[in-house]
Amino acid sequence: MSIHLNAEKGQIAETVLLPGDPLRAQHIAETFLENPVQHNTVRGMLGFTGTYKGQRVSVQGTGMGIPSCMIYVNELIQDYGCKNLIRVGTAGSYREDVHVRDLVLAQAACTDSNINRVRFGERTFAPIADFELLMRAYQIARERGFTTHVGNIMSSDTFYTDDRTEFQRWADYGVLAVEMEAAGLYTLAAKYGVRALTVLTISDHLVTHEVTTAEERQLTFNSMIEVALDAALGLDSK
Ligand SMILES: O=P(O)(O)O[C@H]1O[C@H](CO)[C@@H](O)[C@H]1O
Ligand SMILES: O=c1cc[nH]c(=O)[nH]1
Repeated sequence: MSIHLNAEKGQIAETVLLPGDPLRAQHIAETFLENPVQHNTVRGMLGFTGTYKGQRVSVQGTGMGIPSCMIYVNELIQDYGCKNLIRVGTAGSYREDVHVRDLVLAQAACTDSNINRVRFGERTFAPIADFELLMRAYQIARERGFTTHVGNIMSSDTFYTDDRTEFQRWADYGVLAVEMEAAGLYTLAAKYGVRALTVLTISDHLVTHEVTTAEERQLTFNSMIEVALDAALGLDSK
């Protein structure tokens, strides 16, 4: 057991999918995993472990935002020995050519969070995805015909911003979309030498203002789950 997870040692698999929404974790377990067993109940942050195509896989909710996500990622790595961490989340598009329901594979993540100023002072750390996971995910997404973008994203500490045009600065520099966790995940993966990737589905659009419903975000973004699960199949430990 760790402070925020009450799974037994060995109960969580080396490969873990990480949705922000704990109910999406339950949906993933019920839809994609064989014989899923709930491994966490603490704070209602649901986590399950089962098998996918014969390989043990876990799915663990992280909550919203870098601080919450980093608590779970720290404990998964340090207390449970997890090696392949794949966030499966929703994001807001910054660009007209990145549409609602498209997939985004986060090759790197900018952030307005202070997490890495605390670590690195005035120097800037560049949080990046694991190349092998990224390459596998991209190939799988392309083979299945999912509209998929690969590039930089923004991990923001704020969902509601005072300046609703501020995102344009990031879009001008090629940043595709905004979410709230990947930079923290990638930083910890670098620190502990494990693999990490963030696979996102665009749920709303900062330019066109198109949105999806909470039910759709919880229950229907299955393409990114397939991509994440298949990308991790048969991976060696790093
Ligand atoms: O759908 P999830 O994985 O929660 O991700 C996105 O949705 C939440 C905001 O609504 C933030 O956690 C953001 O990163
Ligand atoms: O963090 C997020 C997630 C989805 N949509 C947004 O606008 N922001």
